[in-house]
Amino acid sequence: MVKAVVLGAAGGIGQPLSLLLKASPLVSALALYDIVNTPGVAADLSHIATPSKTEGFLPPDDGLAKALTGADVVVIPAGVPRKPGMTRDDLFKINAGIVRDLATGIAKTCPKAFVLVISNPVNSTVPIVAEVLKKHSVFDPKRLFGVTTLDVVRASTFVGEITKTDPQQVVIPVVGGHSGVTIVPLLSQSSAPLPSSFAGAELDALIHRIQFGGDEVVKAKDGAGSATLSMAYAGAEFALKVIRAAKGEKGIIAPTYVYLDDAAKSLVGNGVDVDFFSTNVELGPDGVKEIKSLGSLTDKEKALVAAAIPELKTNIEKGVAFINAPKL
Ligand SMILES: NC(=O)C1=CN([C@@H]2O[C@H](COP(=O)(O)OP(=O)(O)OC[C@H]3O[C@@H](n4cnc5c(N)ncnc54)[C@H](O)[C@@H]3O)[C@@H](O)[C@H]2O)C=CC1
Ligand SMILES: O=C([O-])CC(=O)C(=O)O
Repeated sequence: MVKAVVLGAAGGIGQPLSLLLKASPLVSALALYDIVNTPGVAADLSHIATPSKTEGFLPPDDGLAKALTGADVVVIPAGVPRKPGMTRDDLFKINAGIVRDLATGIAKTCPKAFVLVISNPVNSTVPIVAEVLKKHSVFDPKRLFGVTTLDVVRASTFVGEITKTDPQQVVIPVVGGHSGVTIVPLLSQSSAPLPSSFAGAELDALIHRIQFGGDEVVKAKDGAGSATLSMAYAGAEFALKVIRAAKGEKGIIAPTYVYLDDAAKSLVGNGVDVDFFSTNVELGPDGVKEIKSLGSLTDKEKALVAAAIPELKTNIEKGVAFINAPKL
């Protein structure tokens, strides 16, 4: 029995993500929460002939608590998306409060659920969730994940094109965070190696495309939002990995933005001294089973990791301060 909950389920990501979760036989109950439209989305999905029972909830009558009751996995794509010219950090003003309130609901109703945060800016929203859970004395760092899978999916797609390899077979760790220079693809570890001639400006352009893939979609959508369908694909892929590992499947490893204690920091190495960082993580029945080291990096990759740290620190501090700053 696995109950999955989507918070922000009526949105551009929420709807196709809910569809993919409804399509999976691994999910036995699916609760959809949003401030609008979830009864319709749930009624629509409920006609799909898969085992999960689908229900929609709105804020009145304790809808959030009802949706979250008994949750095993909570995926959060609630909040506003970017428009051209905005950074992910520009979304903080609105999304920080949305994520704080949803995290409070999780802390009160389903503190043992796995929490998967999609809402941007992920570098800050994950620390926000952690601080809320800490305030309720229910923070378990093994159960909180920032979803950076779309960066991994993009890296696989772009490298698959270059190496003429099936992109589904291309495995590339993308580490760091989820915005611009904090996104660090470890291309030297690609399962489909780039040709040795692929260097200099060509390599720089590929790294830039992975780091700023989100901007490509924001620009193409021209004011109508950011990536939704590819994010739903990536979010479902990661959520189903968490569920498969929870059910006992072994050897599932994926990059995800997680809390690092001091031991994990020294394991990750390479000067990573931030409290949250995306790195390869082995998933297990209780969530994070083992945080993996970054492995051996090229000089270029070391420089990219170093360049990611200052922005990550600022983003993390901003999230932590949002919850802990004294109210005036
Ligand atoms: N982690 C990642 O890789 C990615 C993250 N994102 C982020 O995901 C978020 C959602 O993006 P879209 O689905 O395109 O936006 P959207 O605007 O289409 O959908 C957001 C949904 O959240 C709902 N919502 C707003 N306040 C809420 C609240 N208090 N409780 C519950 N639901 C609430 C809205 O009603 C709406 O249905 C954005 O912050 C976006 O930047 C987008 C793409 C990739
Ligand atoms: O670019 C955005 O704002 C949405 C996002 O996080 C992505 O597509 O990676």
